Amino acid sequence: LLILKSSFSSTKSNKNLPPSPPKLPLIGNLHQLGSSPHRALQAMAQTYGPLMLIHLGTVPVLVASSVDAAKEIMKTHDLIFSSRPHLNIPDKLFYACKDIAFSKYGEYWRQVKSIAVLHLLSNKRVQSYQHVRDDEMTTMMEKIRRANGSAVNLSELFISLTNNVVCRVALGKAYEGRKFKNLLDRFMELLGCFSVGSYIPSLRWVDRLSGLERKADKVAKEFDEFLEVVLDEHVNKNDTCVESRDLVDILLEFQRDNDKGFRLERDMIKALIVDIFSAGTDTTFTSLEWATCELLRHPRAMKQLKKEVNEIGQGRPMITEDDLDKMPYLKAVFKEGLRLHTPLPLLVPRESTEDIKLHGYDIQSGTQVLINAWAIARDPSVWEEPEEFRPDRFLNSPIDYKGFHFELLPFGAGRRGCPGIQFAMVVNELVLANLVYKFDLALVGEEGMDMSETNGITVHKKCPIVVSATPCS
Ligand code: HEM
Repeated sequence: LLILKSSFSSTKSNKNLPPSPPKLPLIGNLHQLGSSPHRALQAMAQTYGPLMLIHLGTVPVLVASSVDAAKEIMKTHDLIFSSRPHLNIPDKLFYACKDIAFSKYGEYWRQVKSIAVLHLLSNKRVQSYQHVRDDEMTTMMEKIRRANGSAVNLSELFISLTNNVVCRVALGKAYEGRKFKNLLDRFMELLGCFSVGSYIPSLRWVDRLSGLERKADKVAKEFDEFLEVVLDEHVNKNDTCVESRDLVDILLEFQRDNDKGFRLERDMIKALIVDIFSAGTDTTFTSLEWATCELLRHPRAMKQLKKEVNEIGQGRPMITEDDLDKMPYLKAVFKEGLRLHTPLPLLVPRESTEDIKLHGYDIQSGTQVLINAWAIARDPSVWEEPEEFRPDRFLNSPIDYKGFHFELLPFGAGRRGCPGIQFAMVVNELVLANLVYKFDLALVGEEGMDMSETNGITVHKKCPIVVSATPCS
């Protein structure tokens, strides 16, 4: 009883901590997160405010749920909040967090992030893979055309397209076999799993007993064997054509040149490639799927987009990447899709590296931080009719998703912001523009669209989008 009493009573320290919901011994507030943590945290913030301190197991977690709170963390004090917490499963999957997304803030992260920003994902590099996107988009359109008006599973086609684009850009060829797809699925599932040991270190044995750690070791080993073969093939290949270089070639070249005083070890290269897969495929396909789904539910928006693509396409066989910048409504559709269906609703957890005062509250060094970007994007004090899909709201608005407008944060912001925005959005825009340009789509076999979400780090649509597609005359 004494232990319980001390857990429920507020802290005795003279620190001014943010408001906290009552917690249980050992598990803290874990039991309150349910299957949809972003929704549960949004509801809690209505009682405890936009900056609240919860406890996941024994770990203190600061949750930000307003534009101001997010801005304080990701802009004003970005440096102090630029680290990542240590999490057991990513540690196994990303070569002891030698990747970008999960590595702690410091010199190593700075070096690998700058390799990604300047060499792997720069605008110029992304443009150089236009032929890959064109190929995959054309193949997908052809598959839809061949279905000849019968039911087509668009979600499956989107997954396969994004996987192929990422594989070809990163590894030089598509790996379409069931085995590779299954490996990627298991990898993503593990990333979304809750590891007890990460939040209650004394109960790490639960992860061993439940088989979670064994599963993570197995997937990490299988991915490593796959990447070893890929690296060997790249080291031994004779083709030195600059145009056909993929991301593995570029990383190996970087390793060979090594004139910047930073040695890129083999494990680091593998960790960076795993990052591109895990950060790049699921998120990209999810945002394409949700935008398409909302268009299918909103015929007026679909009609307006069709009008725009037809005006730009003018009867040419397809919409090209050069056309995309002339399509404000297409861009507005994606912004609105990302607003309502933020693929990573809580972004990627951060960790503070110094004691700091935030909105008058004392935040201790080592506090984990979650930004509820999903809740901010539906905040009625910021957005008019926030639950409605209304792309027009972006037509005369400067708000963008690149990390400068804290009301719309699907890619995060600041030092830790996503370096893959261009990579993801050009493929998404190209596919959706052509889909709408070439076909009239109608939902198959459903009264209305099922909007249920999956649980996990990325929030997908639970049921696939199945349509019949009639070629436009
Ligand atoms: C629609 C697609 C995507 C979404 C919604 C998305 C979202 C995000 C978010 C929310 C973060 C964390 C930001 C933060 O902590 O402030 C992130 C980080 C990251 N993303 Fe993306 N991403 C997408 C596509 C991509 C692609 C295509 C790639 C690479 C090919 C990529 C690579 C990364 C990497 C490496 C990081 C870690 C950055 C760091 O920790 O410094 N992402 N992304």
